[in-house]
Amino acid sequence: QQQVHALPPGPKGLPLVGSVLDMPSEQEWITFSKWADTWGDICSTTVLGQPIIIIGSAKVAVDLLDKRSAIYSDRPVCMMGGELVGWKNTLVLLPYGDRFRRFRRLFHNIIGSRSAMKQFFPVEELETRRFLRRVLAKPGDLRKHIRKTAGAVILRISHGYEVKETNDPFVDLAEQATEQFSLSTAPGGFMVDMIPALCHVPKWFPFTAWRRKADAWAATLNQLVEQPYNFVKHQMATGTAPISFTSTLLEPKQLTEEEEFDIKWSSASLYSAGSDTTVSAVYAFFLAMALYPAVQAKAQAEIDAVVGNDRLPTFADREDLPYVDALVKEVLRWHSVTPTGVMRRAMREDVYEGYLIPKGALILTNIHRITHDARTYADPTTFNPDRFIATKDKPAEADPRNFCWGFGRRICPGMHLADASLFISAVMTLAVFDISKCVENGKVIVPVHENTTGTISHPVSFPCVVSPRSEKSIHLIHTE
Ligand code: HEM
Repeated sequence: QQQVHALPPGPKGLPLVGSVLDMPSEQEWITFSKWADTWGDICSTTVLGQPIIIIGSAKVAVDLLDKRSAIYSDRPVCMMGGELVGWKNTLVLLPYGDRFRRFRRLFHNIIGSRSAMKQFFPVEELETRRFLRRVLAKPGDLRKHIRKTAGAVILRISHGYEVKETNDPFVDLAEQATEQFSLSTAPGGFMVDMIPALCHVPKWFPFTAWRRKADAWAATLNQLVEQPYNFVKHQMATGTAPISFTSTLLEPKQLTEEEEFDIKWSSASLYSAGSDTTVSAVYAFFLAMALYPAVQAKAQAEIDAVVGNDRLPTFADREDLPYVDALVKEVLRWHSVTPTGVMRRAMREDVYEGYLIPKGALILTNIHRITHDARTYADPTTFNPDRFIATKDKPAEADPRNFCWGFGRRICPGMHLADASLFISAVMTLAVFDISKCVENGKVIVPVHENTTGTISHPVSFPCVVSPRSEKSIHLIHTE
């Protein structure tokens, strides 16, 4: 006789509508962590008949998303962000299938390994030196400078485009589009994701401002795809295109419509997924340094001892800087850039530890819980890079890079790029700047570490002071 399995435990909600009222619309990972504390590392809920499975530990994530990747590598149809705005054609929302595999291959060839990334180290170093100069000139615009640098690195790699010093149109466009991506794909953000039939409601109907928003956001995305692509084509026609992801793929032959589509959207995928995520991580680095001056001093002492004060650090120094390396890991653990990952969809029915996971179930991974799990990390809310340095009394704690990029076949393809960008930003900044808390009217303002809501989550804006460490630092920033 066939055994009947039940869904994993979780809040049951109301008849018919299920947990519609329990579903958090803000900082959902906090509610999901509370559910996991009550119900366990795999729990579930049902919203309007749609089962949602929430993974709350690394073990369950690896068991399902990695070891059973043939079942769990699809993305759900996302009505607002995917269908109406159009993000479904970028890698992050592509359904599992041939186009997905082609895009992954293109990504892999260009930035898919540490060694492939090396070709972009000079670009990363050059753009980070420019970042130091901008911060020195206008430290109050820190966040703007971080965004410009992330955009500059990715645009060089994706389209061979060198950003303008002020008001760069592509950086501004990427900022708008990625913010709209985050809002339009956040779980629970729009009713149409729960009731897809709403997309047939005419646009003139009352209460359909969201529909007009979708049209406006689709126009932004279209510009993001077309404009940098046309820039490369124009440069190639005039023989002035530098090597980039797009120019390399456009090079060889007459392209079919499908090939052209793949190139356009895969390079836009790189550029749209790569900028906002890096901004969040680098901004979190500054927050951690303002909050933890002893960590900052220890990292600076290591850099001074290994690199000295006569030059800026480079990627070549990384292996001699174990504490800075640990600090990079700790930023990725402490601040969740993608607290609930990116949703998956079960491609067929499955049973895990006696629980039913129905075909079509949505799967969420609470990455924030995994990287703040007290079973893996001692005192998890404290920023402490030493946790990753083994001593004779205790082994190093788990590398968060095993978790923060997601799992299995859809693991973040930009992880080596993100890791490199964070390292070079942190090490060059620490070499020449001190980061400290603001003092206003004699009172020290202690920043708070809070995450914004959205698929890509940023530290909530905070004040801090960034000042050069010495005259020599100023000289280095200007001359290197
Ligand atoms: C600190 C920075 C970053 C973090 C924490 C991060 C994290 C993630 C996570 C958790 C996923 C979902 C994986 C899954 O479903 O299991 C993802 C997907 C993705 N990431 Fe990243 N990412 C970062 C930076 C980047 C960068 C720099 C790029 C591009 C250059 C990038 C490109 C992508 C793309 C295209 C996907 C979708 C992959 C797919 O659906 O197959 N990411 N990332």
